[in-house]
Amino acid sequence: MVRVAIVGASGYTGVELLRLLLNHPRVEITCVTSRQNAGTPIVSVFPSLLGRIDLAFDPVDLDTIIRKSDFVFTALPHKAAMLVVPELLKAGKKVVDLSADYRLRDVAVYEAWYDKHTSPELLGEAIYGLPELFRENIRGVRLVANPGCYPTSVALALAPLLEKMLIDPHSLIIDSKSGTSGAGRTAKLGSLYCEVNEGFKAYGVASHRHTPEIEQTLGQLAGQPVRVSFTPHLLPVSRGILSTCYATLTQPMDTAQLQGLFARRYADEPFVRVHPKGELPNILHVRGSNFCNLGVVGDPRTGRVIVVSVIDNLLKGAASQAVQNMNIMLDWEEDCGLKDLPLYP
Ligand SMILES: NC(=O)C1=CN([C@@H]2O[C@H](COP(=O)(O)OP(=O)(O)OC[C@H]3O[C@@H](n4cnc5c(N)ncnc54)[C@H](OP(=O)(O)O)[C@@H]3O)[C@@H](O)[C@H]2O)C=CC1
Ligand SMILES: CC(=O)N[C@@H](CCC(=O)OP(=O)(O)O)C(=O)O
Repeated sequence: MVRVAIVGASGYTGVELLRLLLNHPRVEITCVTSRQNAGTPIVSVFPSLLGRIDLAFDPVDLDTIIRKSDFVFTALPHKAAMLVVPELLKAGKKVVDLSADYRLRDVAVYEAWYDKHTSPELLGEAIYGLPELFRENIRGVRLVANPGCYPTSVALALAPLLEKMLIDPHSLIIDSKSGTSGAGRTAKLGSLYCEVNEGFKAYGVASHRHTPEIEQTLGQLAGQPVRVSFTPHLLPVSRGILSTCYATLTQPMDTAQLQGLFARRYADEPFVRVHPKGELPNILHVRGSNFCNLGVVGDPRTGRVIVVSVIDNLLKGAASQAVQNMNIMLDWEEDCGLKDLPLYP
């Protein structure tokens, strides 16, 4: 059994990692951290895990994490993750970092959208962990940057088209909607029930920090710089992301041809499902799972293609994708511990 630590285990992605890893046959959870809950039994904070785990939270103490674990998931906010990841690597640990700290390759881009980076030397080494696009790069490495939730939904939606340059890379408009758990478990005014329930709003218009991450991946697929218009929205549901992506086709293609292209591209992917022609995804159909569902439509009137993509932001957008990455890093079956179907309704 590989001994696993979850650093930042009292958050929403942390508790999802706990749930998934408790059912993973090849790992043992040996260390979980929280500053505010240090010393408290995990089940007191998360009664959903009653009877399944006896550990108490440790403080975020590097010596303890290093002593107790071989493999570490860092589920900390950006800027906090980069304070622990370099030391974990120096101690010989393998790390999947769920934050944004190691996703961008260019330190200048990170510092323009985030803040000063304290370990830029690791940006060239970290592998962007989107298995369906970069699987071979992930095998055996020691540091994987787990992709952001919005960027995961968008990259999987547009990859089949950009890989074959079937769309104009300057024409991309992305309209995404996320459930409130995307904002994390830390109390914030904007996440209060009365602020979110019955409401629906755009935020971060033309300024969201996932824009450069989306552009980095799409640019890599297109082989040229890509600029996107990306608008996230906040949905009054706990979890789920639906991204609607619009692009101008470089050659006429109808819905049947587009659906065939997507179905072939993802035919061997266990976690990407392409809807038949005429059907479109719903966040309800991926809730609680590692799936991404895609639906594609050609619009001959405008010459555009519209791709609709859904994921669970806490799972394929974070925790289960992180487990998928661990499985690939350690050369295990990719779906180990990830076989659960979505919850419905
Ligand atoms: N929520 C989502 O849908 C997604 C989240 N992510 C990313 O994953 C990471 C975790 O997100 P999420 O679980 O939602 O966040 P939460 O706010 O729910 O949890 C954050 C965790 O980190 C701990 N923490 C907070 N600040 C610090 C700090 N300065 N030093 C050490 N520990 C700290 C918190 O516990 P305590 O304060 O007790 O220490 C808590 O355990 C973030 O980087 C987030 O952006 C990525 C994709 C999707
Ligand atoms: C609804 C909501 O607030 N979503 C978050 C994004 C989710 C996330 O955690 O993204 P990172 O992994 O890049 O930090 C936001 O817009 O900032």
